[in-house]
Amino acid sequence: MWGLVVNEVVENYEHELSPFQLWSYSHKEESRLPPGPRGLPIVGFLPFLRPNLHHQLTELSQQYGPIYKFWLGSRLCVVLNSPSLAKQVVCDQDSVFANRDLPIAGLVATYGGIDIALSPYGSYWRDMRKLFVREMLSNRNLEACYSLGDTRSERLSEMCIPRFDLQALQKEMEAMLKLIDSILDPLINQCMKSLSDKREVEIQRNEKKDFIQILLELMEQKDIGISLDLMKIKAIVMDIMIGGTDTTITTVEWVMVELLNTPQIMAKVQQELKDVVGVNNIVEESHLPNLHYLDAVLKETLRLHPALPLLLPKRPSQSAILGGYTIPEGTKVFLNAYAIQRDPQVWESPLEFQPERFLNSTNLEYAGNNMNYLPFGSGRRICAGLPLAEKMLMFVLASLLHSFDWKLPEGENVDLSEGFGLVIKKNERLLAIPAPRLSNFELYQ
Ligand code: HEM
Repeated sequence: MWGLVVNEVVENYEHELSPFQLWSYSHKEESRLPPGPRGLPIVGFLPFLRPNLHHQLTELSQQYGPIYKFWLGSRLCVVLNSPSLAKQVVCDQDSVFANRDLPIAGLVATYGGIDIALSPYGSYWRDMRKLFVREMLSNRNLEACYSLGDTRSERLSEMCIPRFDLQALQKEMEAMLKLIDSILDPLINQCMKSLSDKREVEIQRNEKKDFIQILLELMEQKDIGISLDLMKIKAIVMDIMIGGTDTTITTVEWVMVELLNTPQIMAKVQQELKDVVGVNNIVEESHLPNLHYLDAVLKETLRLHPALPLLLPKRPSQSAILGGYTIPEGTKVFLNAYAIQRDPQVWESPLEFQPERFLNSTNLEYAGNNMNYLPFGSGRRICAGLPLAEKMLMFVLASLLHSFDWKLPEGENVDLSEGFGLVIKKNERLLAIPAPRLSNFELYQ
């Protein structure tokens, strides 16, 4: 769903404003709206959108400035490209901009928007998010999930979603959801059965559990602040699958590409791993807080390649003022983290891969407090999976880079070109060859 970039932008471009509202904007309010490129009558800027939207929106900011608008039919879109505008949205007026823009595809894929990522700002979203962050991502539950295979999510994330066909989109998403249901339903049934079997034999402590098992157990608890049912469980699982897998896998791939492109940085990372973990050992979670250089490499990768370069579009719940311009209620608002994180006014040598810039900085964390660096967003709707994502990324990267040396196939060059989608993947999948690095082969068992 988050891979449907242009579809998601354009799919509900029609009928957002009534003809009267449209008339009044074009004649009365237009002067108070931000500047922006002109489009064609009726369809607006739609025919000019390019598949790699974040590049196009970044280029347009060079022409129209840090805030600009474009129309998709009667749908008004506004793009924000500077840290100070980001602050106005995610700090100063966070509650007004905490609503999501609901694309049809997203609605279908999340069982009508009852998940965390797309549900409207309000008490339902708050309870679902609290449940996810406090209960599911608690240290106890993360430990219970630790070392569980990822095969369930792989099965789903391997399914690709077709691009850019407005008419057929809803039908395709419904078909896709049927397919997903046909995978999820038996999994859930299997978990329910094994839960009731275990109850008879007494559930053991410290047992490994996956997210579905955790959610099913929560469903039976009365004191969790929300009544959980199977549909809500499936919607949360969809958030984890769609929001959690593509973003994480893509980020690992970008780190590997950047390191293969800069052997001196790869050598520093591996030296740190040798010092902290040792060649007679494998990476454990306790090593992660001491891997400062790897942490800087990951942060620098997410600066240049934020998995969601435009975050998730926002939608003000009432008319607001940004940068002196009027942003009417219901506008689709893009916060362009990609542009901000590559802005030469904000970053020195912004296009160079320099992890050192993160080494001694205390205010460049993922928490969204620094408006120059927003790979996980900021404010109330900041990524709900952030603690899990950070741990997972560090663990996977440390393990890959500690256990193996990596090189490209003979004659191949590093390819840094981007493909398109809401999650920005590499254009070509990375193919790299591992060679064992640890002294003891038994460590690979
Ligand atoms: C590299 C990894 C990841 C990146 C870069 C990332 C980035 C983001 C971003 C930019 C947003 C939107 C924030 C905003 O609109 O301000 C978001 C939302 C979200 N992410 Fe992540 N994410 C990652 C991994 C994960 C994982 C592993 C999970 C779950 C296990 C997850 C679950 C969510 C959810 C549920 C939301 C919606 C939050 C809400 O609307 O309240 N993400 N993520």
